[in-house]
Order: sequence, then structure tokens, then C-alpha cells
Amino acid sequence: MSDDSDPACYPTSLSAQFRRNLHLYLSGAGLLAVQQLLMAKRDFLVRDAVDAATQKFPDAAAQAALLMLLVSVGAAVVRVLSRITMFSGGRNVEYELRAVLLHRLHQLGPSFFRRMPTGEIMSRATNDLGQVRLLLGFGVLNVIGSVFAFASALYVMLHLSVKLTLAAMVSMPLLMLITRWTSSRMFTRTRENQEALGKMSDRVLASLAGVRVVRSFALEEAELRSFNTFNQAYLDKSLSLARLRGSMGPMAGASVSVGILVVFWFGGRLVLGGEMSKGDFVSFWLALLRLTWPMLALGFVASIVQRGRAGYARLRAIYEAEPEVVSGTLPRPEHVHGALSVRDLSFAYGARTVVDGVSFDVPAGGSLALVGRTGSGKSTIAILLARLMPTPKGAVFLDGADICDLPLETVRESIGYAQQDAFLFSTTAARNIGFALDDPDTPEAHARIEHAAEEAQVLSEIHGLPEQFDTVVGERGVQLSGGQRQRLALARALVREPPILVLDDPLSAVDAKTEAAILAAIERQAARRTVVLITHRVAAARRCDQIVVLDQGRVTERGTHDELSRAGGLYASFAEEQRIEEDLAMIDLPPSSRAPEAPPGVA
Ligand SMILES: Nc1ncnc2c1ncn2[C@@H]1O[C@H](COP(=O)(O)OP(=O)(O)OP(=O)(O)O)[C@@H](O)[C@H]1O
Repeated sequence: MSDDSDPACYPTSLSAQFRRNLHLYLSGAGLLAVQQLLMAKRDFLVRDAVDAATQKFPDAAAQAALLMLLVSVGAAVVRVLSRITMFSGGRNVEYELRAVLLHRLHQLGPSFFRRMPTGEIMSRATNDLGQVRLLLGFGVLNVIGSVFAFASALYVMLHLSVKLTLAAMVSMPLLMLITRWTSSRMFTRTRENQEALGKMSDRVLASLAGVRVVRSFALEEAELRSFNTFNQAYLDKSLSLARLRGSMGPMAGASVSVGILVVFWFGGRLVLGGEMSKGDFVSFWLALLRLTWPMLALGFVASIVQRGRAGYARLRAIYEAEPEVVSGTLPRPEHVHGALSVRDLSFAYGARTVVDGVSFDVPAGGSLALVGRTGSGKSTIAILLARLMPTPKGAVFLDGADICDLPLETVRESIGYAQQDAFLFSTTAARNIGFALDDPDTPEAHARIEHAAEEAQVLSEIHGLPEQFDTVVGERGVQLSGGQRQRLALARALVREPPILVLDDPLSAVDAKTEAAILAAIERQAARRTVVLITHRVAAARRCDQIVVLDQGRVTERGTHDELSRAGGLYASFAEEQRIEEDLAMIDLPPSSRAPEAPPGVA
């Protein structure tokens, strides 16, 4: 069943969007037809008024003039209504296309974002979508309005004089040629212009994101020079488009002027020869002016259509991109216990294999530590467990079911994943932690958020912020340290109480005291749910039921802390290195700041 507020149900094709708003377009078209009928009536009333005045019938002239005024006001009101109706259609299309754009972007995977940089996406989501809105609002209004205006004006003109009408059409073929010539160029130049804008936007974004690096290396000049290349390319494309748009009006205007000259010369002769009255001529002239606008607008409308088409072609690249990760077809299980099984999992970035035949089992409620040197593939495994990249089929099982066959929501709701490189939204600390909650502003949600913050050892720091939980953090708020961000992300993963927790190096940026407190919290969590802990810290790994050691994407050791410490392999050398580091740190520290003795492990 389709839900009208669900972006997944919005069509992305322009024709389907047009049909969806057909009621608005039809109402708008009806209003435009009424407006043009009223305008034709006005033209005839003008004729009556002029003829009555020249034949010295002042009352009849005044009556026709008054009627003419009423009809003109009526036409103006109908015109405004038609614009409001038609523009609503364009706005509706823009709203739905934008909603579905974000929905698609959420589905697309890393390979798409490597292909299309953020600046490009932003430019398509704003500029190109704006062009499509113009096409389906202003464009449709003008196409229909022009057809009706043309028909209504032509009717008046033919009614008044067929000969003069034919003479007035003398510039028509030239106008058609000009429109054809410009509209074919308009599409290409608009597309090039939008592409240049996308590249420039991406350059600005990259420059802003790396502004600290640029400043710290005093590279502002070099950065500006590099930016200028993109800026210049955009300027060149914009000017080329502006030249074309600028030349369209004068070229069309010049050809229309030829027709006007002919009307005055030939029309004057018809009036002097008694074939037309003065009122007929004035009325004809007014109708011709109404015909001139659609003819002049032809080029302008063609430009809107071509720009809209070019914008839509760029949006289609997003709408039609295939998501790498799709939901499985199995029904949503009633309950997830949290047993994880990884069998012969391999993964490559391009040609480079970074996870190679990894297997392990974590029973529901069990805990496992993934230990390894930097770059050994630990985070990649975590990402694959949560299906944030295309996990190979038949490699990861949740409660015995292949995660590729399960609905995506089931997998992602079941796995609370605290990322190593935590991202904070520009909103309050409370909303950042309660991000996954349905309504993070209720008192119950707040109690859960506070509890999660306490578990993640970040509560006292949040209380120290200017507005505690209501302090805005992230890009536009209070900047938090790497360790604070990490613990906020940990709280975010804990708050929903998922059956499985995947924690990617939650201790990499904390001091010894906080590390001990977080480890105690992880231990409490491990008593209630399945925990996969990625770490290079032996002190953390030792608390897990089992430890898997990775080296260059392969499992090289597995067992408990005691077994691996005795085995004399990579893990034992880690343990030794870290013991020496801790001993050295203890020598340097005053006794009061030494970390408390770690509580006993869950193993
Ligand atoms: N998006 C990516 N594209 C290409 N290569 C990648 C990508 N992400 C990671 N890699 C590479 O894959 C390898 C494994 O990376 P991964 O982040 O899984 O290691 P890790 O063990 O978690 O390291 P660390 O402890 O430093 O976080 C690394 O060599 C890394 O350079």
C-alpha cells in the first residue's frame, strides 16, 4: 500500500510527477483559458469603444470603456489565480523530488559517493532541482498560457482582418528558426554550467572542511589559486550561457519588429481604404501585442524547458544509481537473540583484499574482542557486520539467518554500532545521544539518554557544558574533544539497548581513568547482550570471552587472554608492549591519579 508521506512512494519520473499534480495543472489551464477569453472580449470592447467615440456616441463609448475595465480587472484576477495554481504544481514536484533524493542518497553506498562528490550532490539538490521546479511551474504555465494567448489573439485578429493577420505573420518562420537554434544550444550550455557549478561547490566544501589544515600550513594563497581555476571555469560557462540567453530576446524582438512594421504599413492602408474601421485597427493592434508575447516568450520558455531537462538529467544520475546494499526478503523476525556467526568473510576495496577468510562465532550474550594492528581490517569487519557496505552473501549470520536475507532495518536495529570516527550532528547533546529514539524529547527518553551518558562515562562532562544536555554540539556548536565525541557515540549506541553492540575502538582517545570506567560499563553491557569489541588494548580484550587476532585481514590467533598470552604470538607481544607502557606511565604519575585496579573480567 502506498503511503503519501513516504518518500519511497514518490515517483521520480517527470511525467509521473506531472500526472500526480494533474488536478492543479488542469485547474490552472482552465483559469488561463478563462483569462484569454476575457482578453479577447476586452479587445472587442476596445473596438466598440473606439468606433463609438470616433462616430461621436459618447454614452456608448463610456459604457464599452466601463465594461472593458471590468473585464480587464477580471482577467487580471484570473491570471493571478492561474499562476498560484500552476506554481503550486511546480512546488509540489520540487518537494517530492527533493524528499526522494534524500531517501535515495541514504540508500546509496560508498562507491556512489566516491563517484559523486558532496559538492556535486549539493549542486544537484539545489540548483538542478530549482530548474526542474521552474520547468514544471513557470514552464508549464507559459507553455499553456502561450498556446491559449496565441489562439485567443489569432481569433480576434482573423475576425477583424484575415489579410492583415497574414501580413502580420511574415516574421513567424524567422522566429521559429531562432528558437530552434537557441534551444538546442541552451541544453548543452546549461548542462556544462551546472557541472562547473557542481565542481566549484565541491572545491569550496573541501576547502572549508580542511580550513584548519590550510591555515596551519599557511597555504591560503595556493588554495585560492586552485579554487580560482574552478571559479574561472564556472564563470566562463556562466558567461557563455548568459550570452546565449541575452542574445535570444533581441533576436526574437528584432524579428517581431519586422511584423509590427508590416502591420502599420499595411493596416494603415486598409483603414484609409475603408476596409477596416479605426476601432478594428486599435483592437487588432492590441491582439497583436498579446500574440507578440507568446512569440517572444517562445525562446524564453524553450530555455526554461531545456534548463529543466538538463537539471533533471543530472538528478536522474542519483535517482537511477543502484544501491549496493539492499534489504533481504526474509520477514522481520519477532525477536533477535543476538547470536553472530561469521564464516569465511572476505572483502576487498577495489583490487585490494583487506579482510581474508575471517570466521568466528559469538553466541547470544557472549563477547568477542577483535584485536590487531592498525590497518588489519578490524573496522571493515565492523562495517560489514552492520551492512554499511556490501557484505558478501553467506558470510555473516544473525541468529542463524544470513544478514543479506534479513530486512536491513532488522540488521541495523539489532546492531548498536559505535563508530571509531564519531560524527556529531549540529544539535543538542541530548538529541545526539537519543538520535535513534522515536521521540528524544520526552521525559522517559531523557531518562534513557542520561543513563546511557552515564554508562558511556560522558555524563559529568555533559553537566559541565553551558546548557548541559541542551548544549548544541557538533559543527555549529560547542566543539568536543575526540574522546568526548567517541563516548557520545558510545552513549548513542547504548541508548537503544540493541541485542548486539559493536564498539569500534571506544578507548582510543581516553585517559587511563576513563578507560577503566568505560571497561566496567562495557562489562555490564556484556552481561546483558552480545558484544563485539574492536580494540588494540589488551586491558580491554582480556575481559571478553574470546579474542580473535587479525593480521593483514587474516585471523592469526584465537582464544582467551590467558591462552593467547601464553602462546607467544602477536597478542602476547601486544600484551608485553602495553605492560611496559603502563609501567612507565605509572612511574611518571603522582599516586592520586593512577587508574584503579581493573575489575575482574567477564571471561
Ligand atoms: N574506504 C576505503 N577505501 C579503500 N581502502 C580502505 C577504505 N577503508 C579502509 N581501507 C583500507 O583497508 C585496510 C583496513 O582498514 P580498517 O579501517 O578496516 O583497519 P583497522 O584495523 O580498523 O585500522 P585502525 O585500527 O587503524 O582503525 C587499511 O589498509 C585501509 O587503508
